[in-house]
Amino acid sequence: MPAPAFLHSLIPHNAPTPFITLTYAQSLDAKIAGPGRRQIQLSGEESMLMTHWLRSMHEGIMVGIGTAVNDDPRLNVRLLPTEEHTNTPQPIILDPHLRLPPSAKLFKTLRDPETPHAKAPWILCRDDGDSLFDERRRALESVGGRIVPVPMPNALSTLPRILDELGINSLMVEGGAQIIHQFLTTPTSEDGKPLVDLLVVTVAPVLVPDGLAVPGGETSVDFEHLRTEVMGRDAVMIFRGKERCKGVVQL
Ligand SMILES: NC(=O)C1=CN([C@@H]2O[C@H](COP(=O)(O)OP(=O)(O)OC[C@H]3O[C@@H](n4cnc5c(N)ncnc54)[C@H](OP(=O)(O)O)[C@@H]3O)[C@@H](O)[C@H]2O)C=CC1
Ligand SMILES: Nc1nc(O)c(N)c(N[C@@H]2O[C@H](COP(=O)(O)O)[C@@H](O)[C@H]2O)n1
Repeated sequence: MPAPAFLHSLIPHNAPTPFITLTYAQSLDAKIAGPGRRQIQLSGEESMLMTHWLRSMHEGIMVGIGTAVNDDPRLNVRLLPTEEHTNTPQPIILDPHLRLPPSAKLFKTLRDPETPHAKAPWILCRDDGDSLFDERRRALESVGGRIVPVPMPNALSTLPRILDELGINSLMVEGGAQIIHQFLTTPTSEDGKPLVDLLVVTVAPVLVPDGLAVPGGETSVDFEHLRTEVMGRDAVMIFRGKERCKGVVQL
């Protein structure tokens, strides 16, 4: 099945760089995980496939270390027919204290013949780590990880510059709760530009009592609704960041 047509115009060639897409799936009662942070499948088959197409349209894909430890994700595009997609995004983990275990699936996929295009994760960590860091760093490097020390806190406001330095022109941010909250409430990068260019939220028609919600707070990004697409049983809502993408991202 080819990519849904509406996805093609979401990241146009003249889009600002680095272009940042924030995306996640939530239940009708705004939960992104089950009780005790348990990972749950919220997206149905159609919207999950759409998410993989969206992944393939970005140069990088990022999650916070809470998600990497809790969900042990692969962050690849394995649902897409190999002959139809051309790009596997670069996995990037925001991991200040190098908590990512060397046994993570992100490393196992590097040795799996079924995922020949897997890319070794880049791990953004504090640039002022102690000697314990050296040990963790060596362990992660020995399984293929690339350690990228960055100034923290304020990692989010400096992210566009860091991505620029790393040569990543487009980034899909998938979560989790803390990271989504910060992207929605951190108004600008250090150059005063809004952080999020595109917001894609899959809403699944289920309730998750006692589940994990994204922490509340004023959303400071000025979003404009572009389109809502019904995919199977889910509604996929697409917004553009008003300031940076006005006249650029159109549907
Ligand atoms: N439904 C969906 O679409 C998704 C759901 N999820 C769910 O989300 C949950 C995980 O969320 P959560 O536990 O909040 O974890 P996150 O993935 O949001 O990671 C949080 C961690 O990231 C680090 N961090 C946070 N902010 C910053 C920053 N500004 N700069 C640098 N590092 C930072 C901290 O690490 P440290 O503590 O080491 O300092 C923090 O503990 C899981 O239950 C998962 O299933 C996740 C993704 C998508
Ligand atoms: N789009 C979407 N729908 C859901 O129902 C989800 N639970 C998630 N979760 C995100 O996907 C990651 C798992 O990735 P892999 O399948 O292992 O590649 C998970 O960590 C969340 O970021 N997303």
